[in-house]
Amino acid sequence: MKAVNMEDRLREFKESQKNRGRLLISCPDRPGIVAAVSKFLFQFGANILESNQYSTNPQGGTFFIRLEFECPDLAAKEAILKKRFEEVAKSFSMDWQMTAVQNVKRTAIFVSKELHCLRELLWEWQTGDLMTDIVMVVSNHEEARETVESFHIPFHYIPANREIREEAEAKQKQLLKEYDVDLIVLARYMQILTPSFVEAYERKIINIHHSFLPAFVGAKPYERAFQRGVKLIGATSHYVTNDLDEGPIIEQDTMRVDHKDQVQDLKKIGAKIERSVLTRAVKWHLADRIIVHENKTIIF
Ligand SMILES: Nc1nc2c(c(=O)[nH]1)N[C@@H](CN(C=O)c1ccc(C(=O)N[C@@H](CCC(=O)O)C(=O)O)cc1)CN2
Repeated sequence: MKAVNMEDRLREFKESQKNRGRLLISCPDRPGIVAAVSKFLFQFGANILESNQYSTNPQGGTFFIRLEFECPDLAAKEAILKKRFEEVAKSFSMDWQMTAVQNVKRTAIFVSKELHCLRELLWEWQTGDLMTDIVMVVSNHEEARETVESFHIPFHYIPANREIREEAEAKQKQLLKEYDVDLIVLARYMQILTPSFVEAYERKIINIHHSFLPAFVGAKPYERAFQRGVKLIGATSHYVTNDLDEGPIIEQDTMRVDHKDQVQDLKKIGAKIERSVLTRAVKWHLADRIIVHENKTIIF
C-alpha cells in the first residue's frame, strides 16, 4: 500500500467526519443529566446520533454517558462549545472529554522482538480498519525495521534495557513530542516504563499482556502457564500504570489448551489471541469508547 493512499484515506475520513463530535462524561448520578446535556447540544444545533449511558447506582452512584453527535461547522464552534459546556459540567461535577472525530489520533507503536501484534495493527491500518495516523514505530531491536519501512512508516531503533532505561526514555520522549503523539501502543514491547514516562502519558499507553490477567503478571507468562498445567491461556489489553500489568483492563480473551501443548504451542495459540485482543482495545480507544473509573473500564 503506497503511503499516498493512506494519506488519501485519512483525508477522506476527516472530510466525511468534519461535523462529527464525541462527548464522554462521568459524574455523580442525579436526575436531569441527560436532559441538560441534550439541551446544551440542541442549543448549538447539534443532533445526537448515538447515546450510551450506565449508572453504578441511581441513588448516589456514578453516571457515565458517551454521546456521538453531528454539529454544523463543528471546527469553527469547537472552542466555544467546550467553553460553554464547562458551565454545564461544573453544575453536575462532571469529568468530561469532548473530541472532534476529524482530529484523528496520532499513534506510536513500541515493539521489541515479537512482531505478530505489530503486523496485525499495520494490516488493520492498511485496510482502513484502524482509523489512526501511525506516525512512527519505536523498537529496542532491529527486527521490525523491514516490516515497518515497507509501510513507509518511520522506524526508530532505540536500545533499551534496565541499565540504560532513563537514557532510552529521554530519546523516546523527544520523538513522541516531535511527532505530537496522542496514543502509545506497546505491541509486545518488553521493557518496563518508568513512572515519569507513564505519568507523561497517563491513560494514553495501551499494552498487550500475553496472559489472562491477573494470572502470570510480568515476564515469561507462557513458560509459567506451561509449568502450572493450565487448560486455558489468554491475553489481556490494559492501560499502562506503574503497577506492572495491573492497569485498567480494556479487553481479554482465552483459548483452550491441553497436556499435549508445549510452550511453543502455547505461544503460537496465544499469539492469535494477543493480536485480536490488542486490536479491539486500540479500536475502542481510538473511537473514544472507553471511560476509566476506579481502575476499571466502561466500554461503550
Ligand atoms: N510501567 C509499566 N511498564 C510496562 C508495563 C506496565 O504495565 N507498566 N507492561 C509491560 C509489558 N510486559 C508484559 O506485558 C512486560 C514487559 C517486560 C517485563 C520485564 O520484566 N522486562 C525486563 C527486561 C526484559 C528483557 O529485556 O527482555 C525489564 O524491563 O527490566 C515485564 C512485563 C511493558 N512495560
